[in-house]
This record gives sequence, structure tokens and C-alpha cells, in this order.
Amino acid sequence: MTCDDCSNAVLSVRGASVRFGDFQALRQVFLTVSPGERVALLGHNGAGKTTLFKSVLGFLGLEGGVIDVAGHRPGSREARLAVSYLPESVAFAKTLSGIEIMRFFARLKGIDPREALPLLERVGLADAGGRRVGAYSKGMRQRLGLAQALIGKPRLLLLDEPTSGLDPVSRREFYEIIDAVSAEGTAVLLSSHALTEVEGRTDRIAILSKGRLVADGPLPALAREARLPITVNIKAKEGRADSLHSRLGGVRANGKSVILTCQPEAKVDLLGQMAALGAEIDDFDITMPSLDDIYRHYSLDQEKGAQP
Ligand SMILES: Nc1ncnc2c1ncn2[C@@H]1O[C@H](COP(=O)(O)OP(=O)(O)OP(=O)(O)O)[C@@H](O)[C@H]1O
Repeated sequence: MTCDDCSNAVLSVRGASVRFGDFQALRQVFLTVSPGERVALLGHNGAGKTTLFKSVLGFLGLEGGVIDVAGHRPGSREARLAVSYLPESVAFAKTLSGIEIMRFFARLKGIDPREALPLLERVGLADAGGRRVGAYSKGMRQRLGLAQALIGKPRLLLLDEPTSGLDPVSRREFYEIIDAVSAEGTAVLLSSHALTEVEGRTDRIAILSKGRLVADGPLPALAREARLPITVNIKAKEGRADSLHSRLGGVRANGKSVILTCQPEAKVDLLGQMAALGAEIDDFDITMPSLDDIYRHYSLDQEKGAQP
């Protein structure tokens, strides 16, 4: 990937490599995130998502490549002011209240605590702000974590699997807050294991596999590029399955059906052939590649061709 739009990017990762001893955790990763953009970083366990976050935060040094956060080196004062991080397992002092936690983090960031407290309302914790965090549910702790990350209006928000362990309603509400924050111009990079969860909630998908960035683009473009086959399940009229099978090919199933697969661009031709055999067909279903198929294609299949 080139970096034509890096000048506008809040996050610009160019050829970043990270090594732990003999282990190569990131391999020449290129990634940009622009203001207001929501990018999902997907990958299996150990793919390198947290390593990339830690590199952006300046906690890890690079073996090679360059990272800029709002035009500054990770870990510099300017970069630290521009970026906020919500770790996967957020832990707060259980005896403190939500309000006390927010005051504490505001002071750490050099922000007037009074500016931070309205964020509790933004994440739906206004009524619970005076309660001990030890009595919060997992969803409430995640919301508090997000409120803490939003202190000081960061230009870049890094969220490491922010919705793991949340129920579907809490997830939806969490993403609604992310939507609102990104609409105000904050760039969001969030990691997840699930393509289905981030579909429709992010503008771009980036997939890491064994430290390599193997896909980066809007989901429809990735689906097109993957060229995964479409499956057509044709139910034959009584006694016509053999005839359909011999003329269309494919695989016989349960005595009555013929299953065909074709590339997306061959779909119209196949439908034409089926129309000519309409008298022998009782019904049919077309199944497009699922989101999980697309994710598997990039995260697993491309590994096979990768260099060790
Ligand atoms: N400090 C470290 N020393 C040695 N190896 C490490 C260190 N930190 C991470 N790794 C290794 O680097 C690889 C990437 O780890 P990382 O935590 O970035 O993965 P991840 O994609 O965030 O995984 P998960 O989804 O499980 O959180 C893993 O194989 C991990 O064991």
C-alpha cells in the first residue's frame, strides 16, 4: 500500500515491524486512519493486534518502519495528548466511585476534572457515577473505560476488543457512542475477533494474520476482491435430479437436489442455464459468501502463501 493520504491521517503506520527475540510479531505493517474514520482491526489470537496498539502508544519500539500519531512519534508528549487507549481488560480501583475514577484520570491527563465528569452522562453512567466501581457490571466498567478514554477529546481512540463479554444491547449502545465520537472527528481504531460484529459499524476493515496486514479496505471491496464462490442449491422436480445433474454438473444431495458453485461473474450465465431447464426445477436458493467466509479467506487462506 502506498501512503498518498498520510498527510491527512491521524495515524500513519508505514512498514512497522516488531520483534520479540526470535519471534516476529509485526511484519512491515502499513495502515492509516483519518479523522472521523472508524477502522476495525481483525485477527485471530496472537495475530499482532495488541502489539500494534502498544507500538502506536509508544510502549514498544519498532524493529523497522515508522509510526506517526497526529504527525508525532509514538510516546512523545504531543502523541500522548492525541491518543487514548481502552485496553481489553480494563481494571479500576474497586473502592472508588465512577466520579472519583474520572477525576483521577483527568488529573493524570492534565485536564480540569470538571470537564471530564459530563462524559459519564455521555456513556450512560450519570446515575451510577457516585457508586463504587466494584459494584458495576462488566458493561458499566467498559462504559467507564470508554469515558476515561474520551477525557481530553483524543484525536485517535484505540479500543482493544472493547465489546468482548458485553451482551448484544450493551454492544449496540457502545457502538452508538463510538459513532457519535467519530462523527465529531475522532479517528477510531478498534480490534475485534468478529467480522459480523463490526460490519456496518466501521468504515474499513484491516485484517492482521501472523503479524502481516493481509487485507485493508471497505467490506464490499474486500468481498469482491476475495472472489469467493456463490452456492446455488437446486431442488429438482420428482425424478428429474439425475437429468439436472448431468446437464448442469455440480454435486447431488439428499436424492432431490443438485448443488452448484460458481464465481460471482458466472452467476448470470448459470441462471440462464437454469431458466432453460425450468421445467425440471422445483425451487432453488442462492447463498452468497458469509462474512465469516470472507474473514477466513483473508486470515487463513493467505497465511498458506505467506513466507515464514
Ligand atoms: N512481550 C512479549 N514477548 C514475547 N512475545 C510477545 C510479547 N507480547 C506479545 N507477544 C507475542 O506476539 C504475538 C502477538 O501478540 P498480540 O498480543 O499482539 O496478539 P493479539 O492479536 O492482540 O491477540 P489476542 O486476540 O489474543 O489479544 C503473540 O504470539 C504473542 O505471544
